[in-house]
Amino acid sequence: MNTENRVLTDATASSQQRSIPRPSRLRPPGSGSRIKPPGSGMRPPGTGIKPPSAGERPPIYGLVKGKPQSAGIKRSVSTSCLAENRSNDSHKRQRVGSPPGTKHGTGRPAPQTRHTSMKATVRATAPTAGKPPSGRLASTAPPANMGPSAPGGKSKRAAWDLKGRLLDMEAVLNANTSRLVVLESTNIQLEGTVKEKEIVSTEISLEAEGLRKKLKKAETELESIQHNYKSLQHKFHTSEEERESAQAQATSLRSSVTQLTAAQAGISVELQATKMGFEQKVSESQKLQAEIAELRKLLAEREATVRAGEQKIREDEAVRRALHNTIQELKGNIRVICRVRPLLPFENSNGEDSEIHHINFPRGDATKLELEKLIDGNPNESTMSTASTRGGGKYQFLFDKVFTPASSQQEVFDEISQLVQSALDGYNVCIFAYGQTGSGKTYTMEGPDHPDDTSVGMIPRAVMQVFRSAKALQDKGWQYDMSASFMEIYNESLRDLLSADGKEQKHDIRLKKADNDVEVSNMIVVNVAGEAEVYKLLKMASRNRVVAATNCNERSSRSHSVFRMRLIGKNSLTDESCNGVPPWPQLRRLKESGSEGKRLEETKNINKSLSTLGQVILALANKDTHVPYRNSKLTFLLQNSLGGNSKTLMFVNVSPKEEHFNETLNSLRFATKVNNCNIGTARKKV
Ligand SMILES: Nc1ncnc2c1ncn2[C@@H]1O[C@H](COP(=O)(O)OP(=O)(O)OP(=O)(O)O)[C@@H](O)[C@H]1O
Repeated sequence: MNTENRVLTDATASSQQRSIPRPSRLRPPGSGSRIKPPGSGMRPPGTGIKPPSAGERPPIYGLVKGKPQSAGIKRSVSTSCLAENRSNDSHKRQRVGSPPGTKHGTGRPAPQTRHTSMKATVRATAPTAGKPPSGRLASTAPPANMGPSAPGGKSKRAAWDLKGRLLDMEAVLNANTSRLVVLESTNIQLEGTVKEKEIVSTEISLEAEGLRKKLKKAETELESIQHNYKSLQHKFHTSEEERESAQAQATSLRSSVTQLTAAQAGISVELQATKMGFEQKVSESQKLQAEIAELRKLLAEREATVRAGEQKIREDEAVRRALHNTIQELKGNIRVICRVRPLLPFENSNGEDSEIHHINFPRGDATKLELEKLIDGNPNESTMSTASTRGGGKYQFLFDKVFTPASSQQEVFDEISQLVQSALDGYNVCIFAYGQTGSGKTYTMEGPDHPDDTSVGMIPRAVMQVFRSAKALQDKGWQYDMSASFMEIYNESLRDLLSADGKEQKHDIRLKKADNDVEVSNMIVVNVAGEAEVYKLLKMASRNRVVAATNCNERSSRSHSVFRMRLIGKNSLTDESCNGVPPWPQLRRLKESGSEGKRLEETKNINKSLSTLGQVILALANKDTHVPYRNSKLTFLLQNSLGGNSKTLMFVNVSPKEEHFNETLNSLRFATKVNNCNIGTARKKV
């Protein structure tokens, strides 16, 4: 901007300043009063003019005080410059904000610019030559009396030129004032601009705030979206995994489906085959059902036939029993079987042959036996070689059956088994063995000490038959209750051989009048359901039996033993019943010679039993009114088995030893006596 323009601008600014009084920002520190704009009159020094800084000369206020500038100059300049000024207003404002040659942003002209500006002002207001400048503008012109130019082109006033110097200072002050005005105007404009900017800024701030809020909202939304995104991503991953899993499953299922399809095809084929098979089976089943119906019809017919057959069997059984009994009757109710035992190994160990010379068994006749007395044991010299009658050298005996030493236990049992059957049919059956000690009674009745199937005796075999027959008879409606007792007659007193503790108890024999049955008090009666149980009882009895050594036999017994087995049968079909009690005693005849003291007493008692038995049998045979049953314990015990209501079998056991000839003869004579007895007809016990 040139000097004129600046002056006009200053004037305009001064007028503006007057109309809008504004506090100056360029007030000297500590002044407190405002600097009046040009045209408003200068104030006295100290009322608003900034004092000169140190080194500067103090201004001479008195010269310009109250003197206004030349109005004419100022006005003309102002008029000519208004248009330009107005047109350049924007440029001015721009230049005021940042004039060329000024330091940017400070608002102050650079030193060089200030200097130039001052020179220009002096040029514009230069007075005519020879005339001192009037007013402030005039005073700015360099006076003629200026000294040599100051460095930089400005001539320095002479020290005495106070006025000139004052004028210079005034010019400077004016320039500064103008500048101040311009600056204040600029300041006002800038403040306006600042205000505008502040408004804009506020608007921008509000906008920014709104935008921030929007941003925040957007951020929140973004966060939410991000969260949603993450969630969706997670869901996506999950879905992806599920999809993969489903895909795997689908693959597996596809494979399963393939397999199942294959299996289904197989099953379909199988099903078809099964269906066909089933249809075939149905057809077969229908055929079978028809057959079953036919078979049922046939079965019904057969059952009727069987029932008729069973009825026939029962009738036949009754006939058989009747016939069997008739046979037994024909054979006699007392039957005698003779058995000669073999020589024992130790009995012929002296080099003798094993033949028995004094006993003959006529060939072809199993009922006869001959006893021959040999002289010194020589078979060729018999004392009774021709005699076959009583009193002769040879004694012939006839029994129901004679068994040789070679006869087996089974052969003997076959002979007595029919009698055992009679016990099942309800008859009292008494089987007893009679003979001298060591003649084989125990062997025949029970078997050896350690029996096997071939050597087992008559009692176990009879028991076996009883149980087997009883089982077979179950089909015909028979049920049997079986019980057993085993007793011993020793020195005319009874002992229970089944007593486990071996305690002696008193036993009395009673005859029950109701059924004429013999009962022994305090005797153990054991119910038996099988053969094994009976064998156990036999062993127990064997242990309890009194065994005493005699000179006749190393295992001689000094007693009679009686085994009783009671069979009570009931037929549920025919309402029949039976009650058989077969006692199987072993009766001993003892040789009295050689026995003494207690042994002699035992022998006498045993033989007394046997002689009483003979008397009883004779009485029965003679049909005596009195039968001496009660003369011995043995006959009393066998009372029911020796009467007309029972079937009796007597074994007469014979020792093969020739030295026992006399005892053998006595036994055979007694047996013959028994065999000749007719003790009446046995009646079935019902
Ligand atoms: N038929 C037989 N076969 C083989 N050995 C027999 C036969 N009979 C008896 N014995 C044997 O003869 C011996 C005497 O027999 P057992 O003991 O049976 O006579 P016992 O008459 O009972 O004598 P006791 O009256 O003294 O008791 C025994 O060793 C026995 O094994």
